[in-house]
Amino acid sequence: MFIRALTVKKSMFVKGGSIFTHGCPLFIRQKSHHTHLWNYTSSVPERERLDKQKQHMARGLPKQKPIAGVEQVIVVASGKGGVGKSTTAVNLALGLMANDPHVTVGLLDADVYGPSIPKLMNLKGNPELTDKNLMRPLVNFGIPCMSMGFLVEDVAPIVWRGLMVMSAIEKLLRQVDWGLLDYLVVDMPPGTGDVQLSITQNIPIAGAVIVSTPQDIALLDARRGAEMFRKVNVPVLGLVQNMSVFQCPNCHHQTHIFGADGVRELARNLGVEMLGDIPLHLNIRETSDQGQPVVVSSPDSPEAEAYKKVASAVVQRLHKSSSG
Ligand SMILES: Nc1ncnc2c1ncn2[C@@H]1O[C@H](COP(=O)(O)OP(=O)(O)OP(=O)(O)O)[C@@H](O)[C@H]1O
Repeated sequence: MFIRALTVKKSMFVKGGSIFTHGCPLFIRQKSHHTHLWNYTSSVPERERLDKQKQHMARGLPKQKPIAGVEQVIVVASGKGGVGKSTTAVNLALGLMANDPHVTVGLLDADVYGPSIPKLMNLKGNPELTDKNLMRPLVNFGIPCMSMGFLVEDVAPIVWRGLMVMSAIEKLLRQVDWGLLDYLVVDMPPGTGDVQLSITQNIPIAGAVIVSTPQDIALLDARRGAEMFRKVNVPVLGLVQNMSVFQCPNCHHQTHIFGADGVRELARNLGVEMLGDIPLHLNIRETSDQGQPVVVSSPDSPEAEAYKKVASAVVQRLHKSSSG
């Protein structure tokens, strides 16, 4: 039995290391995917994908399998916890849609130990199962979301052995019916451990966005994150500098609490792009806590504009990297 301490919802029970919900095994039984989804044609040139696959396998890494129905996967990562990665992932996903209402965007919370997407996206409940035994994402603000937080109690400590975590990640990647998505934004767990590696090795990733504050200790970890992605052949789309400047709402004096330009400098050192600069702002914290992300609750505010800029920089970089 892999589970040490995990409280599951009433409708679930744990048996032989698998989690069952509504009487259906979520985490063990591997069902075949929708054939029509696998046949979905990607606009990323096939040859480029195959080249990447070849390079990947030449390095002795496992064969990557696309997520059914998903055209491009964007991972949002940080070396260090608490730097605003989840807030950025949510507002990036919403920013992609705000910039182009025709695109379809999904959000996957891969932070299995500390899932925060349910709170940030104001979502609660168990995903229903389709007739193919796939989990149906919960939807808010037009974005389908999937998170371990929908499968365990809010306050349950998630204390899993490595294998159980891998199994959970595998099922979050493979047993969700996303429909057809242009972009799947993945909120990664902080750091550069097994979970991050396993995700990068199992699915083709169009690019990684790395979030950091301009503080030395966060920058060091952000550099490690960028280097990990490079090692496993994932293009680093660029860095987002978060909480760089605080403007006093009364006197408008600006303070660089965590430093001014550390992330910009790191981007220069690494030879990657700076995708944007998000201020430290009360509106971002408050709207996040209320489950009303700033891009939807104050779409015209400078804070929301900053996230939308990041979203358009990401799309530009994706175009650049797919056109060579
Ligand atoms: N630019 C910002 N201005 C104000 N508050 C922010 C900003 N970015 C993030 N926060 C707040 O900082 C806290 C941490 O943010 P968040 O949960 O996104 O970080 P994280 O890197 O995903 O953390 P973890 O690694 O623990 O999941 C949250 O309370 C969030 O509302």
